Amino acid sequence: MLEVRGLSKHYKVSDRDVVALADVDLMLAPGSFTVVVGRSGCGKSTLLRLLAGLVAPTTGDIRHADGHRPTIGCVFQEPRLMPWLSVAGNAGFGLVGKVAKAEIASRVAAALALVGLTDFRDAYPDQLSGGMASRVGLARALVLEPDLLLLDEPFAALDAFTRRGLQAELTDIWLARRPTVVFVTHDVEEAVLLADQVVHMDGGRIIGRRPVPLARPRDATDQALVTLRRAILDDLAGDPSQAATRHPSSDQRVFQQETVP
Ligand SMILES: Nc1ncnc2c1ncn2[C@@H]1O[C@H](COP(=O)(O)OP(=O)(O)OP(=O)(O)O)[C@@H](O)[C@H]1O
Repeated sequence: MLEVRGLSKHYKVSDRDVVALADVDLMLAPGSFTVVVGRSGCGKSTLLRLLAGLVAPTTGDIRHADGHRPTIGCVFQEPRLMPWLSVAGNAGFGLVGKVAKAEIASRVAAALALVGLTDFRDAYPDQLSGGMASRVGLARALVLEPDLLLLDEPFAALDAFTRRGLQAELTDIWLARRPTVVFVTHDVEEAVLLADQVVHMDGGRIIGRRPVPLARPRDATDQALVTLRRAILDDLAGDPSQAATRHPSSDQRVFQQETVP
C-alpha cells in the first residue's frame, strides 16, 4: 500500500506563490491501476513527480508499506532515447553499473519481448517509428522490474491507432506483472479503458474518484464504458463559470471538445 497524506507543492514564480498541488490524499493498493485525469495545469505531472521522488513536497508525505521505498519506473511523453545506443542499449541503460551484464541482457530480452521489439533490439532510435520509440521508453522502465510504474501521458503524441495498440499492450503487461500503476492523461476514454480507479484533479486538488469495475479486455464502444466516460466528463466539467475562473486558459477546451457518442 502506498499512502499519500496532505501532499502539497508550491512554487515561487516571480514572487508569486503558485499552488501546483494542494492537500492531496491518495491510497494506492498494491497492483492497482490508477489513472489521473484533469485539465492542463491542474497538477497531474506534479503529483507524478512527487510520487517519483523527483521533487520534494512543500507539505505532507508519501508512505510506503513496510517503510521501504519501492523500485520506481517512469515513462514520459517523450521517450528521449539516446541516439548513439541501440534499442537494447537504451532499454538496459538504467541497469548499467547496478546489476551484472548477464542479468541486464536477460532483463532487456524479457522487456523487449513484452513490448514486441525483440526483432529490433539492434536498431537505432532514428530507425524507429514514434510508437516503437514509445515502446522502448516503456521497456526502459520495465527492466527495472518496478513495484511502482509512473506514466505521464506516454501515448499522447501518437496517432489513435498506435495509441490503441499500446494501451492494449500496457494492459497485458500490467496483468502479467502487476506493478502498481499511476498513469496521467488528458484523455478520459483512455482513462476508462485502462484504469481500475480514475482520479479527477482540478486546481491542484483531487475532486473525485471513480472505480472502473469493467472486465478486460475493454471496448471503447461498450455501453457501460461510454456511460462511465460521460459521467467522468460531467464530473470534470462541473460548473463552467467556476472552471473558467479557476483556469483562465484555453486548455479547458480539452474536455469541452470531447464528444460522447
Ligand atoms: N517547476 C515549476 N515551477 C513553477 N511552476 C510550476 C512548475 N511545475 C509546475 N508548475 C505549475 O504548477 C501547476 C501544475 O503544473 P503540472 O505540470 O503539474 O500540471 P499538469 O496537470 O500536469 O498539466 P499538463 O496536463 O499541461 O501537463 C501549473 O500552474 C504549472 O505552471
